[in-house]
Amino acid sequence: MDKLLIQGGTHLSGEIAISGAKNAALPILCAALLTAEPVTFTNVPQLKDIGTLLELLAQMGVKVAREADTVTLDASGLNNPVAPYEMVKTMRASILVLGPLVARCGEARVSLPGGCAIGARPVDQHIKGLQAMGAELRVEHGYVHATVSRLKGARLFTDMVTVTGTENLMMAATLADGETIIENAAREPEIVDLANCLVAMGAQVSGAGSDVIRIRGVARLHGATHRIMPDRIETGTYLCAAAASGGSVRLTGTRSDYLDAVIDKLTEAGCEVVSEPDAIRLRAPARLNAVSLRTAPYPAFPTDMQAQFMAINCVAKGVAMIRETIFENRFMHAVELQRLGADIRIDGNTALVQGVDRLQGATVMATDLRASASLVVAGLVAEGETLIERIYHLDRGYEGLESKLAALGARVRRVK
Ligand SMILES: CC(=O)N[C@H]1[C@@H](OP(=O)(O)OP(=O)(O)OC[C@H]2O[C@@H](n3ccc(=O)[nH]c3=O)[C@H](O)[C@@H]2O)O[C@H](CO)[C@@H](O)[C@@H]1O
Ligand SMILES: C=C(OP(=O)(O)O)C(=O)O
Repeated sequence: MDKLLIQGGTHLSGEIAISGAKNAALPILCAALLTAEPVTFTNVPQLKDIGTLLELLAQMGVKVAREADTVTLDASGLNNPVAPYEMVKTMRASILVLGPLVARCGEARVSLPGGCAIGARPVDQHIKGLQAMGAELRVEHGYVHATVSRLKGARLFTDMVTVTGTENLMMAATLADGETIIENAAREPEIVDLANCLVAMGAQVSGAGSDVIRIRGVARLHGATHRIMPDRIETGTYLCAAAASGGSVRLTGTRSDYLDAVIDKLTEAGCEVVSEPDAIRLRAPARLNAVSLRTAPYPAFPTDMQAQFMAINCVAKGVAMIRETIFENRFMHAVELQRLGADIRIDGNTALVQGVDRLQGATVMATDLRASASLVVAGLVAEGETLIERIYHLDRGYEGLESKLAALGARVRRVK
């Protein structure tokens, strides 16, 4: 199993390009299931999760053509609306095929994703919403079985703000009979990107980016071309790595307006952050100030950046209080950061981080995607060598991690 070996202590400097967003690409690729015409996507990141989704779509009968960052999907031959456990278990976002399959085929058999390191992550809201639209859904032997002749527009209200839940229901509603209103909708930029793609395919969607989304169903969608938005979490991760290392970087192909809450905290920590039309520059002070934060749905501070900020607080001046309100088990990185010498106390959903003068390299284990990213940030500032095990988590979400870090001067290499 691959590991990442980091020699800490380099101030990151230079320029790298940010990739397309994993969390936008995954739902948007699933949207191709909604039409019998080919859809072309550009700026698709080369990630393990994208490969898994493309395999899943291919076994459903979708023709997949991929060249560099361009993917064309042709779902005219869609004949097997099934997502088997073996594929779904490696990637929770596979549940995003459910809405499109029910809408287009009138049937689907999709494995329940099951729990994962960061929390239970049930999909009851996806199921409840599709039932409200007239689908028959039952869960048997770990699979959601869904049937309907044609979905009907409905007024939907989710118990909590759910990103993939909103995406699944929005996609399903595009082919429903009549109008669907999703209240308490997630407002993440990835929802807006998906809505833009659906509109390009002929869907009638309005309100994406607000908490009420209206979708007027149409008889069919058509082919389109769509460019995937930049990855705001990859962007934020490199900003954190540069900030912690006392460096100065420019990230291109990305946008700061998706990252207001993150940039606000980096500024509070003492960094100078400059936004350009398609790039972000960051210059870090010699030592950061500790910054407290609380995760919440967009536009508040993203849970997917919580671990990276815990890492920077480990070496900052002062004490930070970090409150995680989205996932019930998203502090797995704290124990590993402690192995590097961090001073962290956990009480329920709150972590108290007392900055220390230095971290020391050690062997640590990656437990989930962003936990792994936090260990990379910490390893870059730790004295000596840090060996991160189980980096397959990083391959799910960071395209070309070692080469991008190396381009910024970091001493990192993948070892067997
Ligand atoms: C592929 C993708 O886009 N993943 C992102 C998405 O995950 P994902 O869409 O899975 O996360 P949700 O927004 O659905 O989860 C929010 C909370 O709602 C709960 N919940 C959700 C649905 C449901 O039916 N029942 C239920 O109880 C979850 O357990 C969690 O506590 O949003 C998360 C929150 O920003 C991010 O961390 C993930 O990176
Ligand atoms: C939790 C994440 O992803 P997923 O929902 O795909 O597990 C993430 O991107 O941090």
